[in-house]
Amino acid sequence: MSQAEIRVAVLGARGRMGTEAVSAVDGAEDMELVARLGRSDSLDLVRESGATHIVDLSVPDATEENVRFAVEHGIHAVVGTTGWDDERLGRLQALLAQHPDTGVLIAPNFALGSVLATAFAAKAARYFESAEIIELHHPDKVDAPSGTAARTAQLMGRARREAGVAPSPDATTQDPDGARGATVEDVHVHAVRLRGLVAHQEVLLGSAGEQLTLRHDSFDRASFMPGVLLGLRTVASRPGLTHGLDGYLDLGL
Ligand SMILES: NC(=O)C1=CN([C@@H]2O[C@H](COP(=O)(O)OP(=O)(O)OC[C@H]3O[C@@H](n4cnc5c(N)ncnc54)[C@H](O)[C@@H]3O)[C@@H](O)[C@H]2O)C=CC1
Ligand SMILES: O=C(O)C1=N[C@H](C(=O)O)C[C@H](O)C1
Repeated sequence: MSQAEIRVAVLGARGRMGTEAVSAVDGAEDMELVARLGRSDSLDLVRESGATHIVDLSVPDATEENVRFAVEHGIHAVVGTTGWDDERLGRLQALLAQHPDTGVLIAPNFALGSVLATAFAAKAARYFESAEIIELHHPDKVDAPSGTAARTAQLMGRARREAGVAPSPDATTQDPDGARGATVEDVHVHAVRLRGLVAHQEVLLGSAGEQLTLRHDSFDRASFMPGVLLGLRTVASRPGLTHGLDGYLDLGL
């Protein structure tokens, strides 16, 4: 049997997303699952397995080291793990400059509906006086706000600033318990953690007398798998850093 061109090591393979990704890669005819790594496995297993690609679905504390290892060994990386702030992205870009044939996709969300909702929100943000985000997740999530909400707020805030739109009006002067939530690029972000939820987000845009709500729901982690597979099939042909699955889609926005 000839070897598949896409030989995949899954990092975080025993987690909620990792388990799902292992099944998705295993079921893809053009891919071979060559390694499954957990918290206590050595990254050397990735190299020894002959992996051409990693999928990182681990934890924010581990993801940068995992991706650095892959890039240093010329292995393409598809990354769903959160925690990629500007500082980390900057270090990754500097590393990729030394490995110009290697591709990395940092995808805050692999679900197509979520990618579209974020793109629509970024497009719409400049046209409304007020803009806020509510993200809602399962209570086992370790980070808040979610990576998707942080990225959505960043893109919305940037678009509003570039268009010369003032921050959302807010007369609050008394908020000892932080009820107004986090502020990312001048956009307030509220995080709900509730048993029964998977991953959900609402972007609220308001002006006098009207509201636009953009809501996306992932009811099942199966929603993320087409994006993971698209990332794996595309990343080698896109050397350097791509931030967001929209970089691989022709959204025409
Ligand atoms: N981009 C996307 O579409 C999505 C991203 N996520 C993100 O993916 C990450 C994982 O989420 P879940 O699967 O829900 O978490 P989880 O806690 O179920 O799984 C994480 C797994 O990583 C393992 N791990 C810890 N350190 C590791 C290391 N150094 N190397 C390899 N594995 C290690 C843990 O033991 C655990 O099994 C989170 O950052 C989450 O926000 C989750 C869902 C969708
Ligand atoms: O931890 C999760 O579950 C999710 N994490 C990602 C995030 O933080 O945005 C993607 C999705 O929201 C699910």
